[in-house]
Amino acid sequence: MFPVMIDVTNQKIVIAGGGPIAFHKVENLLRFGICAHIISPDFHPEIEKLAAEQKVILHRKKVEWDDVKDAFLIMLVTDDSEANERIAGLAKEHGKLVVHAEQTHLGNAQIPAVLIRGKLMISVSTGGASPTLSKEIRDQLEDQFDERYEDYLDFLYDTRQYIKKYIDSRPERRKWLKKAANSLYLDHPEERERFTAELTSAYPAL
Ligand SMILES: C[C@@]1(CC(=O)O)C2=NC(=C\c3[nH]c(c(CCC(=O)O)c3CC(=O)O)Cc3[nH]c(c(CC(=O)O)c3CCC(=O)O)/C=C3\N/C(=C\2)[C@@H](CCC(=O)O)[C@]3(C)CC(=O)O)/[C@H]1CCC(=O)O
Ligand SMILES: NC(=O)c1ccc[n+]([C@@H]2O[C@H](COP(=O)([O-])OP(=O)(O)OC[C@H]3O[C@@H](n4cnc5c(N)ncnc54)[C@H](O)[C@@H]3O)[C@@H](O)[C@H]2O)c1
Repeated sequence: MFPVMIDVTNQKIVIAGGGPIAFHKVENLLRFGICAHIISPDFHPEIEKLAAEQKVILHRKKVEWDDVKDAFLIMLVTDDSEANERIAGLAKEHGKLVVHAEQTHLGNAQIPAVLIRGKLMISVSTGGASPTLSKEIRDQLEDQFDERYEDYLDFLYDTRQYIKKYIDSRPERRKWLKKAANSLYLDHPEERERFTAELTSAYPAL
């Protein structure tokens, strides 16, 4: 498994199956603003509610290859192992990302437990050994990487954009980028202004 962050803006994401696990997957996708298509003969009541709020798109039928062939990512969470296996095989053949929630080796992707603090994202995976442990480790990290990281990451992001725009010399860039990542600016937000003043006086905006 190779971890990678993927921009899924305007990409079609399909979930096959409409049970409690599908609902869990949908809730996770919604955290990222993703409106998924769900294909299933029936749906968990909470999924029906989300559909009424136009947060998911429902297709009341058994999954077929035609329903998923234009998807970017497919999550197979039906209780029909034959359908899960068949669609997973075709999806891999066609170079798609596919999560087989029960027999992971039949898919090529897995969903990690995630902690989000603004631009900071920490993903934990055990490669299917124990999703419970992934969740526990994520929960433990919540205290260490608390809400302060949200503003801190915004500061680092803005600083980085400025440095890339106004400093040409690579060693100088590195010097300032390393300086910005000092935990002083996490613990003492008031120091960020001093840093920015120093940076903009050394390298004024053109
Ligand atoms: C991380 C998380 C992300 C998410 O799904 O959003 C996620 N599972 C979560 C929770 C969770 N899932 C299960 C329990 C019950 C206790 C337990 O089994 O430990 C709990 C705990 C709970 O709910 O408290 C049951 C379970 N999970 C899988 C199977 C099938 C199997 O193993 O055969 C079974 C049924 C086993 C059985 O009963 O037979 C399979 C997968 N689950 C994965 C991800 C992938 C591996 C990731 C990894 O290893 O790190 C993988 C392989 C495929 C996939 O779905 O991508 C999410 C927590 C996120 C959060 O809370 O934020
Ligand atoms: N990854 C995880 O976190 C995790 C956790 C628990 C279970 N699972 C696995 O996920 C699967 C789903 O779990 P669940 O509890 O939601 O099951 P469930 O039995 O409650 O729901 C299955 C859903 O799939 C639908 N379905 C059945 N055949 C279908 C087909 N051919 N096409 C489309 N939809 C079809 C059913 O109508 C139902 O809505 C199971 O295989 C289970 O082993 C995964």
